[in-house]
Amino acid sequence: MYVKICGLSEPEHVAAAVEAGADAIGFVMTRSPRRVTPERAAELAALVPGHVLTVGVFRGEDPETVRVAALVSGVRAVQLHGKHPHGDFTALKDLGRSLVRAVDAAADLRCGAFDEDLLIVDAPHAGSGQPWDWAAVRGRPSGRWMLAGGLGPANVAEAVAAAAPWGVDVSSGVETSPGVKDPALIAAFLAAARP
Ligand SMILES: O=C(O)c1ccccc1N[C@@H]1O[C@H](COP(=O)(O)O)[C@@H](O)[C@H]1O
Repeated sequence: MYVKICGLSEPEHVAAAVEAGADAIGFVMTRSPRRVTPERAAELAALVPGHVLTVGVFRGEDPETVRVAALVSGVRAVQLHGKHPHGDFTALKDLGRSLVRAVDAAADLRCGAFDEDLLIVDAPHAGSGQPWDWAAVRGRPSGRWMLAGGLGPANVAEAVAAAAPWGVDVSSGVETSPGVKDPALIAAFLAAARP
């Protein structure tokens, strides 16, 4: 089970996610309580070993803004969250970063349909921590796709059983309050996602 821990903003929480065995770590560079500047993301990304994917998360920014932020931060993947058109992915293809498309269940759920490398199927309101009907997408996405939206240590096993994703992605569910990660919850999430 591939696991991404998203919305990190402190070095100790990056260390906790790496130590717990995360496959990917996300830095939110768009409007959010978890927002970090590209310069801060660069400091945090420098702490991440090469086997862990660093992901810059964006929503609604134009491709040029995303490109600059990705280059400044040095993240190895770019996640475009929400209603980004296919052209935004095409415009970023030459960036040389993995592309991640994050959408809700009403979108095209074929990984690769927008030339992306990874797909995330999320709740309608990203980063809200609200669980949704994970079972409704079972069998619909194709390719390498992660389930997100309202996951946490207590329900990730249930969500995986319901939707059968390739991976899982979490932000709110490993926090004590919006934007404040908890190392114990991060470790508990990894353990529960990979029983
Ligand atoms: O985490 C955010 O604040 C965020 C803001 C804008 C776009 C995406 C965001 N995060 C993504 O939301 C899901 C996790 O949601 P949850 O908090 O666990 O319910 C995940 O895909 C994050 O990358």
